Amino acid sequence: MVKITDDYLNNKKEFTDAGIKVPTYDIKKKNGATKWVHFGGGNLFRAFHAAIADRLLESGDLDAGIVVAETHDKDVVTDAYKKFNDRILRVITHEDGNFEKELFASVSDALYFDQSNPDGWKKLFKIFENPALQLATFSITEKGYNLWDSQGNLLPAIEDDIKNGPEAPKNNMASLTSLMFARFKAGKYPMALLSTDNFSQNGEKLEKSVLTIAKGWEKNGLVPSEFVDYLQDDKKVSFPLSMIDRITPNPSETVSDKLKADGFEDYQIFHTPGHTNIAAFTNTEEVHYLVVEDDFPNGRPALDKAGVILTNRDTVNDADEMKVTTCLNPLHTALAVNGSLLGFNSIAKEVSDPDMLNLIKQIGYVEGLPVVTDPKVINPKKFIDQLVNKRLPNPYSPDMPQRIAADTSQKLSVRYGVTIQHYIDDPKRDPKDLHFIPLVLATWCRYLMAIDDQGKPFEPSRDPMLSELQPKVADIKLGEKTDVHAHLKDILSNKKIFGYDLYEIGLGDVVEGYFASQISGVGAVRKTLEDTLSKYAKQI
Ligand SMILES: NC(=O)c1ccc[n+]([C@@H]2O[C@H](COP(=O)([O-])OP(=O)(O)OC[C@H]3O[C@@H](n4cnc5c(N)ncnc54)[C@H](O)[C@@H]3O)[C@@H](O)[C@H]2O)c1
Ligand SMILES: O=P(O)(O)OC[C@@H](O)[C@@H](O)[C@H](O)[C@H](O)CO
Repeated sequence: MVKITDDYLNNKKEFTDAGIKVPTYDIKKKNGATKWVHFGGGNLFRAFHAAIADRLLESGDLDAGIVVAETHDKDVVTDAYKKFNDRILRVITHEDGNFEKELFASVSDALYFDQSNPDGWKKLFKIFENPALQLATFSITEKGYNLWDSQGNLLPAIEDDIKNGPEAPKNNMASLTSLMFARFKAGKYPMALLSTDNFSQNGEKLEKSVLTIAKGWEKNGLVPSEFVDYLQDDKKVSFPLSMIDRITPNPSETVSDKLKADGFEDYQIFHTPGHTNIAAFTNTEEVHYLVVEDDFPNGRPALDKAGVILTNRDTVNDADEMKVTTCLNPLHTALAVNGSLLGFNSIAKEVSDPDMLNLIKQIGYVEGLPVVTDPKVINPKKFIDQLVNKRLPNPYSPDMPQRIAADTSQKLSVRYGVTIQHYIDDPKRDPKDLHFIPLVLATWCRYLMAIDDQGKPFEPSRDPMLSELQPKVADIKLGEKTDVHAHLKDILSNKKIFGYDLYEIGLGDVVEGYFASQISGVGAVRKTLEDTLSKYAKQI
């Protein structure tokens, strides 16, 4: 059996016998100053960013590895990095059943960045004080950027951080701002802060969070106004937009079993107390896109040589809108909530169900595609074709509706709100022309009941708003007479969730109607879907 920590340079055969491709570089000899820090060393980073760095280390375009900083889950550092000498085994699960295995040694260090870990804390400050640093990338989930509660007030922990200043931050955005303050003090060195999380204008959101903290500190006399100027000076600090796409499921038992059978010893999967699912390996798909605004004030690695599309801000924004708000993620969320209610635990199986496939095609081709701006760098129609014909049906992709359903309350305004806005803005359209998007919004409300379509309880995926929202629908019983409006009005009018008060744009009643039908008895979620498809579905 080969271990991930074995010497891949001198004992390459051990790895190739297990079907694993290995690097030709020794990361210890790539000892230039750190150019690239990544926050959030979860599965997407391990499958995608680490691969980009690997290619550039191989080609000689990068002379130092990435330093991974975890601000949220310290067990990720111990269980997925340190235990394995920071190496990663990436498995691409091709649709013909080939599992392509490759070892990456492109992470030079991983650390828990929190005041409770003084070593990691000091190390990262040193890196940020070094002029060589060019970029920090982020994949920390949507909620990792958030500073506000559902009423738009700053969270108490953020208020504390703003009161306490750059010396003792606790929240990750405040800690990042503190790192930037250290960089400012060291010499006002430039760099890019690049969000690669899944939401529209991700760079703007990162900028807003950092600036909110910095301005709070300035107001309290804890930092000079020049620090805020530095963060707002395009030539010093940039917050590029990005669109990232690679379906990267949590590490799966099927892949783990296959690795074990192939002679790879580190096949175990860890479920950390902080709820990250991680392993020495990561499983992902072959298709991938990363489109990045080319705005790096301190230069950048040759990302283009590793397949990254570098372009202008508008093009990235269009590509991101195309993927996140129209052609992929809305379809994903539709599969997530329906799949959880209808008893699916595999996306590939779910899309083999003709109703489910038809539902996502209606959302993608019929409701979304006509209002999407063509980003030109990727053709939107071909993108949906590839998604529904190749990516989602891949029987070897271990993706699950339950993974995608996590944090749905944080995603709805992005995944559906932008399309709804196009229907509001266009005088020839009306949000009431939409049928399948409101059906999904109703299905999410039905999902909050945590009772599946067979009337059995299920455990919803983690979501920061569950405790606030579930009590609103908790007393509804399938098949019993219910005042739907009384139950849903607070949810459907919450602008933080949908981006709108759905009643104000004429969709509140439509969603209520679908929901009333979905709670009319056992099997009513499926029946409502079938009825809606037979009434409104267009031929594709
Ligand atoms: N997995 C995919 O298919 C995929 C594809 C494109 C984009 N993304 C984006 O990447 C993000 C991460 O996906 P993943 O597959 O790596 O997930 P993951 O669960 O494997 O890892 C999540 C990472 O985010 C960190 N994190 C979680 N909550 C946080 C918080 N509140 N503050 C700071 N850090 C936090 C975790 O510690 C971990 O490092 C997604 O939320 C999405 O925005 C994922
Ligand atoms: O990662 P999230 O939680 O924002 O969303 C779940 C999935 O929709 C997402 O991870 C997709 O797999 C990804 O956007 C594909 O590129």
